[in-house]
Amino acid sequence: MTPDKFRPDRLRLGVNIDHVATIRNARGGDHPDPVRAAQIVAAVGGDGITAHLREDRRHIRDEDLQRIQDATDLPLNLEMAATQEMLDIALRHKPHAACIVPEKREERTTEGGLDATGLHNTLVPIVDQLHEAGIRVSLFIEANEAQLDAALRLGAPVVEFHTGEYAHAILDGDSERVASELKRISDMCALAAKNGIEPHAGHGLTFDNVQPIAAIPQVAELNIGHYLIGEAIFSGLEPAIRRMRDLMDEARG
Ligand SMILES: CC(=O)[C@@H](O)[C@H](O)COP(=O)(O)O
Ligand SMILES: NCC(=O)COP(=O)(O)O
Repeated sequence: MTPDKFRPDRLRLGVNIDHVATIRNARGGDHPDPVRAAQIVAAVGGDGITAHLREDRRHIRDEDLQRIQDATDLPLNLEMAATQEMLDIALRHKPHAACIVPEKREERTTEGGLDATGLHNTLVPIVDQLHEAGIRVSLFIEANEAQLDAALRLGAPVVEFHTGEYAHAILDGDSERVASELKRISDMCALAAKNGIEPHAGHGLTFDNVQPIAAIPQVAELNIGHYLIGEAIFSGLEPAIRRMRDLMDEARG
Protein backbone atom coordinates (compact mmCIF):
# COMPACT_ATOMS: atom_id res chain seq x y z
CA MET A 1 0.00 0.00 0.00
CA THR A 2 1.32 3.44 -0.87
CA PRO A 3 1.33 5.68 2.16
CA ASP A 4 -0.42 9.02 1.91
CA LYS A 5 1.96 11.44 0.17
CA PHE A 6 0.82 14.31 2.38
CA ARG A 7 2.83 14.55 5.60
CA PRO A 8 3.37 10.80 6.10
CA ASP A 9 5.75 11.63 8.94
CA ARG A 10 3.27 12.69 11.59
CA LEU A 11 -0.26 12.19 12.85
CA ARG A 12 -2.31 14.28 10.43
CA LEU A 13 -5.18 16.54 11.40
CA GLY A 14 -7.98 16.82 8.86
CA VAL A 15 -10.37 19.62 9.75
CA ASN A 16 -14.00 19.00 8.90
CA ILE A 17 -15.52 22.33 7.90
CA ASP A 18 -19.13 21.15 7.43
CA HIS A 19 -20.52 23.13 10.29
CA VAL A 20 -19.25 26.44 8.99
CA ALA A 21 -21.70 25.74 6.19
CA THR A 22 -24.38 24.76 8.72
CA ILE A 23 -24.20 28.26 10.20
CA ARG A 24 -24.11 29.85 6.76
CA ASN A 25 -27.17 27.89 5.67
CA ALA A 26 -29.11 28.93 8.78
CA ARG A 27 -29.50 32.38 7.19
CA GLY A 28 -29.43 31.35 3.56
CA GLY A 29 -26.66 33.76 2.58
CA ASP A 30 -22.97 33.20 2.04
CA HIS A 31 -21.55 33.98 5.47
CA PRO A 32 -19.66 32.33 7.12
CA ASP A 33 -18.00 30.83 4.07
CA PRO A 34 -16.47 27.34 4.47
CA VAL A 35 -13.88 28.37 1.89
CA ARG A 36 -12.53 30.96 4.30
CA ALA A 37 -12.36 28.24 6.95
CA ALA A 38 -10.43 26.02 4.53
CA GLN A 39 -7.95 28.86 3.93
CA ILE A 40 -7.46 29.28 7.66
CA VAL A 41 -6.90 25.52 8.04
CA ALA A 42 -4.20 25.76 5.36
CA ALA A 43 -2.61 28.85 6.92
CA VAL A 44 -2.39 27.28 10.35
CA GLY A 45 -0.78 24.07 9.10
CA GLY A 46 -3.76 21.73 9.06
CA ASP A 47 -3.08 18.64 7.01
CA GLY A 48 -6.33 18.37 5.13
CA ILE A 49 -9.90 19.49 4.68
CA THR A 50 -12.76 17.11 5.28
CA ALA A 51 -16.19 17.90 3.88
CA HIS A 52 -19.28 15.72 3.93
CA LEU A 53 -21.59 16.38 0.99
CA ARG A 54 -24.75 14.98 2.52
CA GLU A 55 -27.52 13.75 0.29
CA ASP A 56 -29.86 16.33 1.84
CA ARG A 57 -27.20 19.09 1.44
CA ARG A 58 -27.82 20.27 4.97
CA HIS A 59 -24.37 21.83 5.19
CA ILE A 60 -21.76 21.52 2.40
CA ARG A 61 -23.23 22.06 -1.06
CA ASP A 62 -22.10 20.92 -4.46
CA GLU A 63 -20.65 24.29 -5.44
CA ASP A 64 -18.61 24.45 -2.20
CA LEU A 65 -16.50 21.50 -3.30
CA GLN A 66 -15.00 23.24 -6.31
CA ARG A 67 -14.56 26.45 -4.39
CA ILE A 68 -12.71 24.61 -1.62
CA GLN A 69 -10.53 22.82 -4.16
CA ASP A 70 -9.73 26.09 -5.93
CA ALA A 71 -8.96 27.96 -2.72
CA THR A 72 -6.36 25.66 -1.17
CA ASP A 73 -3.84 23.00 -2.09
CA LEU A 74 -4.64 20.95 0.96
CA PRO A 75 -5.87 17.43 0.26
CA LEU A 76 -9.65 17.21 0.28
CA ASN A 77 -11.22 14.22 1.99
CA LEU A 78 -14.75 14.01 0.60
CA GLU A 79 -17.16 12.14 2.84
CA MET A 80 -19.89 10.58 0.75
CA ALA A 81 -22.73 8.09 0.87
CA ALA A 82 -22.44 4.95 -1.25
CA THR A 83 -24.72 6.18 -4.03
CA GLN A 84 -24.38 6.68 -7.77
CA GLU A 85 -25.02 10.41 -7.36
CA MET A 86 -22.14 10.81 -4.89
CA LEU A 87 -19.86 8.58 -6.94
CA ASP A 88 -20.45 10.79 -10.00
CA ILE A 89 -19.65 13.90 -7.96
CA ALA A 90 -16.48 12.33 -6.56
CA LEU A 91 -15.34 11.27 -10.03
CA ARG A 92 -15.95 14.80 -11.30
CA HIS A 93 -14.07 16.52 -8.49
CA LYS A 94 -11.36 13.91 -7.95
CA PRO A 95 -10.66 14.76 -4.30
CA HIS A 96 -7.49 13.38 -2.75
CA ALA A 97 -9.59 10.94 -0.75
CA ALA A 98 -13.17 9.76 -0.57
CA CYS A 99 -14.45 8.41 2.71
CA ILE A 100 -17.58 6.33 2.27
CA VAL A 101 -19.95 6.91 5.16
CA PRO A 102 -23.40 5.60 6.05
CA GLU A 103 -26.25 8.06 5.69
CA LYS A 104 -29.74 8.05 7.03
CA ARG A 105 -31.66 11.14 6.07
CA GLU A 106 -33.39 11.51 9.43
CA GLU A 107 -30.24 11.22 11.57
CA ARG A 108 -28.77 14.18 13.40
CA THR A 109 -25.23 13.07 12.64
CA THR A 110 -23.44 9.96 11.40
CA GLU A 111 -24.61 7.64 14.14
CA GLY A 112 -22.50 4.60 13.42
CA GLY A 113 -20.11 3.06 10.97
CA LEU A 114 -20.74 1.88 7.45
CA ASP A 115 -21.94 -1.73 7.16
CA ALA A 116 -19.11 -2.71 4.83
CA THR A 117 -20.01 -6.39 5.31
CA GLY A 118 -23.68 -6.15 4.37
CA LEU A 119 -23.05 -3.60 1.61
CA HIS A 120 -20.18 -5.52 0.02
CA ASN A 121 -21.84 -5.86 -3.39
CA THR A 122 -22.89 -2.20 -3.49
CA LEU A 123 -19.44 -1.06 -2.44
CA VAL A 124 -17.35 -3.13 -4.87
CA PRO A 125 -18.06 -1.03 -8.00
CA ILE A 126 -17.89 2.25 -6.05
CA VAL A 127 -14.55 1.42 -4.44
CA ASP A 128 -13.19 0.15 -7.76
CA GLN A 129 -14.19 3.27 -9.71
CA LEU A 130 -12.79 5.59 -7.06
CA HIS A 131 -9.55 3.58 -7.10
CA GLU A 132 -9.35 3.73 -10.88
CA ALA A 133 -9.79 7.51 -10.74
CA GLY A 134 -6.79 7.73 -8.39
CA ILE A 135 -8.90 8.69 -5.38
CA ARG A 136 -7.78 7.25 -2.07
CA VAL A 137 -10.70 5.25 -0.69
CA SER A 138 -11.49 5.22 2.98
CA LEU A 139 -14.35 3.41 4.73
CA PHE A 140 -15.88 4.97 7.85
CA ILE A 141 -16.49 1.85 9.94
CA GLU A 142 -16.94 0.67 13.48
CA ALA A 143 -13.81 -0.75 15.03
CA ASN A 144 -14.52 -4.46 14.81
CA GLU A 145 -12.99 -7.41 12.99
CA ALA A 146 -15.97 -8.11 10.73
CA GLN A 147 -15.91 -4.58 9.32
CA LEU A 148 -12.15 -4.53 9.00
CA ASP A 149 -12.26 -7.86 7.21
CA ALA A 150 -14.87 -6.44 4.82
CA ALA A 151 -12.62 -3.43 4.16
CA LEU A 152 -9.76 -5.79 3.37
CA ARG A 153 -11.92 -7.78 0.96
CA LEU A 154 -12.90 -4.53 -0.75
CA GLY A 155 -9.24 -3.54 -1.09
CA ALA A 156 -9.72 -0.23 0.74
CA PRO A 157 -6.32 1.32 1.51
CA VAL A 158 -7.74 3.30 4.45
CA VAL A 159 -10.35 2.88 7.15
CA GLU A 160 -11.57 5.59 9.48
CA PHE A 161 -12.77 4.21 12.79
CA HIS A 162 -15.88 5.88 14.19
CA THR A 163 -15.01 7.24 17.63
CA GLY A 164 -18.56 8.32 18.52
CA GLU A 165 -19.20 5.56 21.06
CA TYR A 166 -15.91 6.34 22.79
CA ALA A 167 -16.86 10.04 22.95
CA HIS A 168 -20.32 9.20 24.33
CA ALA A 169 -18.85 6.89 26.97
CA ILE A 170 -16.70 9.76 28.22
CA LEU A 171 -19.69 12.13 28.33
CA ASP A 172 -21.61 9.46 30.27
CA GLY A 173 -18.74 9.22 32.76
CA ASP A 174 -18.66 5.45 32.20
CA SER A 175 -15.00 4.63 32.68
CA GLU A 176 -15.41 0.90 31.97
CA ARG A 177 -17.00 1.64 28.60
CA VAL A 178 -14.36 4.26 27.86
CA ALA A 179 -11.63 1.67 28.50
CA SER A 180 -13.33 -1.00 26.40
CA GLU A 181 -14.04 1.42 23.51
CA LEU A 182 -10.46 2.59 23.57
CA LYS A 183 -9.16 -0.97 23.56
CA ARG A 184 -11.46 -1.88 20.69
CA ILE A 185 -10.25 1.08 18.60
CA SER A 186 -6.64 0.54 19.54
CA ASP A 187 -6.74 -3.22 18.77
CA MET A 188 -8.40 -2.60 15.40
CA CYS A 189 -5.85 0.10 14.49
CA ALA A 190 -3.08 -2.38 15.15
CA LEU A 191 -4.84 -5.08 13.13
CA ALA A 192 -5.55 -2.68 10.26
CA ALA A 193 -1.91 -1.59 10.09
CA LYS A 194 -0.74 -5.22 10.28
CA ASN A 195 -2.90 -5.92 7.23
CA GLY A 196 -1.60 -2.93 5.27
CA ILE A 197 -4.62 -0.68 5.83
CA GLU A 198 -3.97 2.84 7.09
CA PRO A 199 -6.14 3.55 10.14
CA HIS A 200 -7.74 6.95 10.67
CA ALA A 201 -10.18 7.94 13.41
CA GLY A 202 -12.83 10.55 13.96
CA HIS A 203 -16.22 11.67 15.16
CA GLY A 204 -17.00 13.49 18.38
CA LEU A 205 -13.34 14.21 19.19
CA THR A 206 -12.68 17.18 21.47
CA PHE A 207 -9.81 18.79 23.40
CA ASP A 208 -10.78 16.58 26.35
CA ASN A 209 -10.97 13.22 24.62
CA VAL A 210 -8.52 13.43 21.71
CA GLN A 211 -5.32 12.39 23.44
CA PRO A 212 -5.94 8.67 24.10
CA ILE A 213 -6.95 8.29 20.43
CA ALA A 214 -4.01 10.35 19.19
CA ALA A 215 -1.69 8.19 21.28
CA ILE A 216 -2.60 5.02 19.37
CA PRO A 217 0.66 4.56 17.46
CA GLN A 218 -0.82 3.25 14.19
CA VAL A 219 -3.37 6.04 13.72
CA ALA A 220 -2.26 8.18 10.79
CA GLU A 221 -5.01 10.80 10.66
CA LEU A 222 -7.74 12.27 12.81
CA ASN A 223 -10.70 14.07 11.26
CA ILE A 224 -12.26 16.57 13.60
CA GLY A 225 -15.01 19.06 12.86
CA HIS A 226 -17.99 19.90 15.01
CA TYR A 227 -16.02 20.61 18.18
CA LEU A 228 -13.38 22.73 16.43
CA ILE A 229 -15.99 24.86 14.68
CA GLY A 230 -17.84 25.24 17.98
CA GLU A 231 -14.65 26.29 19.78
CA ALA A 232 -13.87 28.69 16.95
CA ILE A 233 -16.89 30.74 18.03
CA PHE A 234 -15.13 31.48 21.30
CA SER A 235 -11.45 31.50 20.41
CA GLY A 236 -11.27 31.79 16.63
CA LEU A 237 -10.59 28.90 14.30
CA GLU A 238 -6.84 29.32 14.20
CA PRO A 239 -6.26 29.04 17.98
CA ALA A 240 -8.72 26.12 18.14
CA ILE A 241 -6.80 24.19 15.49
CA ARG A 242 -3.45 25.08 17.06
CA ARG A 243 -4.60 23.78 20.43
CA MET A 244 -5.89 20.54 18.90
CA ARG A 245 -2.58 20.14 17.07
CA ASP A 246 -0.62 20.68 20.29
CA LEU A 247 -2.74 18.13 22.16
CA MET A 248 -2.24 15.59 19.39
CA ASP A 249 1.52 16.16 19.31
CA GLU A 250 1.75 15.96 23.09
CA ALA A 251 -0.17 12.67 23.10
CA ARG A 252 2.05 11.28 20.39
CA GLY A 253 5.15 12.21 22.41
C1 LIG B 1 -19.03 11.23 8.83
C2 LIG B 1 -18.89 12.20 9.92
O1 LIG B 1 -18.69 11.82 11.03
C3 LIG B 1 -18.91 13.63 9.59
O2 LIG B 1 -19.58 13.84 8.43
C4 LIG B 1 -19.27 14.64 10.59
O3 LIG B 1 -19.89 14.17 11.68
C5 LIG B 1 -19.96 15.82 9.92
O4 LIG B 1 -21.08 16.28 10.43
P1 LIG B 1 -22.59 15.70 10.44
O5 LIG B 1 -22.51 14.23 10.75
O6 LIG B 1 -23.17 16.47 11.55
O7 LIG B 1 -23.21 15.94 9.12
N1 LIG C 1 -15.27 11.64 9.97
C1 LIG C 1 -15.41 12.39 11.17
C2 LIG C 1 -15.38 13.83 10.89
O1 LIG C 1 -15.11 14.24 9.78
C3 LIG C 1 -15.61 14.81 11.96
O2 LIG C 1 -16.57 14.43 12.88
P1 LIG C 1 -16.99 15.50 14.00
O3 LIG C 1 -15.71 16.00 14.66
O4 LIG C 1 -17.69 16.61 13.29
O5 LIG C 1 -17.85 14.74 14.95
